[in-house]
Amino acid sequence: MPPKRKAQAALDDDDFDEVEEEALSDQDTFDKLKQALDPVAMGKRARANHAVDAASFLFKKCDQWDAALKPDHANRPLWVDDAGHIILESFSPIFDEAQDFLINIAEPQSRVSRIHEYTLTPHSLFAAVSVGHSSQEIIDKLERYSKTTLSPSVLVFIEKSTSSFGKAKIVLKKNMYFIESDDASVLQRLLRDPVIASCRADADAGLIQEAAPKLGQMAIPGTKMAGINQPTQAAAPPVEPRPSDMIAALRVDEDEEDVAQVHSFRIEDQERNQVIKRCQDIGLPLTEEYDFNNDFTNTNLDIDLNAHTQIRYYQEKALSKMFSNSRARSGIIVLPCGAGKTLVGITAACGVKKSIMVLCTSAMSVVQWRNEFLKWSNIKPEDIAVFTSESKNLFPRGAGIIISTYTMITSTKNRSHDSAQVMKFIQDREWGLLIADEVHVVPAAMFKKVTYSIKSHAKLGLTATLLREDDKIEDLNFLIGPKLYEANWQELSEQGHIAKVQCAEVWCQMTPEFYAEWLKPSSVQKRALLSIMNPRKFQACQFLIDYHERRGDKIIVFSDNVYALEKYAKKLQKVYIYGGTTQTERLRILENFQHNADVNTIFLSKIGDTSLDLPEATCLIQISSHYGSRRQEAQRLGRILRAKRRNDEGFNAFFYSLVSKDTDEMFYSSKRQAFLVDQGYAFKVITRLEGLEQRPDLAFSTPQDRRELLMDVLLAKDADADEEKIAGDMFGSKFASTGSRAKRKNVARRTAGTLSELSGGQDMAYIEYSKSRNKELKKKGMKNDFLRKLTKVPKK
Ligand SMILES: Nc1ncnc2c1ncn2[C@@H]1O[C@H](COP(=O)(O)OP(=O)(O)OP(=O)(O)O)[C@@H](O)[C@H]1O
Repeated sequence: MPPKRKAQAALDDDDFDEVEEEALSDQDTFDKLKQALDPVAMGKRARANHAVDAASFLFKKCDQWDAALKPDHANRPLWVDDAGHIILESFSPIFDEAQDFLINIAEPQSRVSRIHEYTLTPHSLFAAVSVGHSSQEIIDKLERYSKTTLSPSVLVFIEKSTSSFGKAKIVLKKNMYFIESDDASVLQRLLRDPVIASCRADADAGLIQEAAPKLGQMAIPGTKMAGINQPTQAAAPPVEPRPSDMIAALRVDEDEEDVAQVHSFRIEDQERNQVIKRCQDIGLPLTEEYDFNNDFTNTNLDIDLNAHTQIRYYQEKALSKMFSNSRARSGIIVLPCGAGKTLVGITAACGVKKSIMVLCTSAMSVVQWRNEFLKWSNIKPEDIAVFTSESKNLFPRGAGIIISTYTMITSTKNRSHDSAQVMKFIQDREWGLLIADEVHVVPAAMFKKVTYSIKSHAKLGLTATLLREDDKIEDLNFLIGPKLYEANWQELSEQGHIAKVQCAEVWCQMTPEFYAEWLKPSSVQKRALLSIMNPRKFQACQFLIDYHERRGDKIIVFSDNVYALEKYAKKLQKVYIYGGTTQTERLRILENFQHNADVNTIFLSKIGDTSLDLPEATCLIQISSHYGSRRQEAQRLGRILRAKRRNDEGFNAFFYSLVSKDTDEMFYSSKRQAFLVDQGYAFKVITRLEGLEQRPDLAFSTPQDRRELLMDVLLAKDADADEEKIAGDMFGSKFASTGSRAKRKNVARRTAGTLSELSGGQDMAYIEYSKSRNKELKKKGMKNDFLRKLTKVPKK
């Protein structure tokens, strides 16, 4: 049976309305499949159908496709079900090549130690085609790696998702947006759509027809990148000198008759996002690629990476996704905190070599980005302008870099004269590349304004996590572009690029008097306060601080709740910082934490979740956290991923969450861990801290002390349990990291353990491995070869 017929047969199940096989058009099939493969909708349908338990719906679709195992299935690493969910065995000998392939074509869902999960989505398949995979290649490779024959519905889904890709694109010409295609009928089809037609700027005109720009051959080099587990990419072919303009003009005359034609229509600037979204919705997604080598209109920017700058293999891999085919394609690169997103952005800027706009979330990050540009590239300081409330300069030459914040670009109220001048300068020109830092935190509405004000040929979004508790993350697909690359956190930590972290949840029994109060009907706030102030939790915190200080760790204790923060810190005689601490005091405390051997623990409210660069910190203890925020959990972990000591022999960073047993904290804690669990972190549960009871100086050790504490808590106002409200930047640029990027779903995995197991001895083997890996990487000497590849002019 041909795939389409088979797929239609496969559609005939209770997830769908009855479908008349013959009457179903390709578009119908695609729409149905798209709808059917949507995991959220599948979950809803299954629940509506009274699935046996909360997880049954996950397996339901698999039953529909009972393909037999291939005889050599043991040698193949993938299970692909008929809903496009893929399971990869990480213990397979060909895991590395299968992973590299899957990263290109599917969305990583979860990468725990032995089993990785991916999902095929239209976005991931569009991205796959855009980096050079044909639909046949995707199908052939999936089939090769799969233990069973691929299901017809998966084949149709891949074919349909990829076949419409690349038929039309959005281009920027003379500061105006055009939808362009070499096939006029594609544009006519788009214009028949009322939404797209209403966005047209030249409604009365016909299609514009002109000679296609004479481009280099579309030599898509595929997706094999130089990397640690792969052979280094073959040397780039010798760069051909570009013909002089005169010769080019002569050639155009000679070839006049064969000149390929492109057709286009103009759209209103402010409708750009709507058109892109609509085209995606109707299955004709627009590509946005910038052929920077052949842009002779915009002035070149004099920028290159410094000779000493060596980008890491995963930074190169990420950039290769953006720059295959000698063009810059818009999209998002996801790397963990501390993995070097800034250098990825800078390398992209060096590749494009046109005017660059960088947008950050805070003025501190602006300063940091500027410093990093100066550190890693040869850009002249005067070519980097900064646009913040304190500084409004412009670059003097035809091309340059402006670094600003989202707020500066989007706020419209009471602009000063200087600010209005800079905005006009920004709006009146074309930008080669827009780098959007921490893109997951930017509200969609704000980003829409950004794309209206800044006309850029390509956009690069950088983030540590595409996680939002609302579902707004989908918007980034049309506002910026598809996700081009997402790094594997565990792989980077095994290679020493980010710290290896041991995570633990410490279960603290409530004391009888606190639990008796907790059980009484009282406000949510009071209960929350009772859980946080549980004396046994306090003792666990005291014990862990002491344990880690003696090991030579520097510790950050996090508490969202300021009441608890003050109580804990004062009782333990430690310094603390919260929203109300003055800037001078904050800097003094942080300086001491970094350089004073007597200050090894600081308490931080949630102002320390983000934008804080303290590479000395090696241990985090969370005593109170904001409900189930997976993003906050990832952000907090990010504070120790950059630990300076990460490559020391036997080094481990530690992340503890103290949880009061049998309270709401247990539920929220496992929810918070879901994202990190998906990244392969295992949370050990510690139910008993060895040696705690024997400590003579334990706080709240007498019933009298505990009763007094309870009285304090009962007398506290409900407002004391509220979360801290914070506005604006927190720290001076000295301590600001560029990042607060954070991210996704599931239920946490827990294993039982003891504190001594966590102390790092069993990880010696890993550290040895990590060291040799780093040496290997150094030897490889990837010194800017990548940039040379990017800037090479394609053969004519
Ligand atoms: N290729 C590299 N070679 C040497 N150092 C690097 C490289 N890439 C990044 N770094 C360093 O790693 C550190 C972290 O980089 P960066 O601040 O860009 O991380 P990030 O991904 O933005 O993290 P966060 O999300 O926490 O801000 C910086 O000190 C940076 O200089």
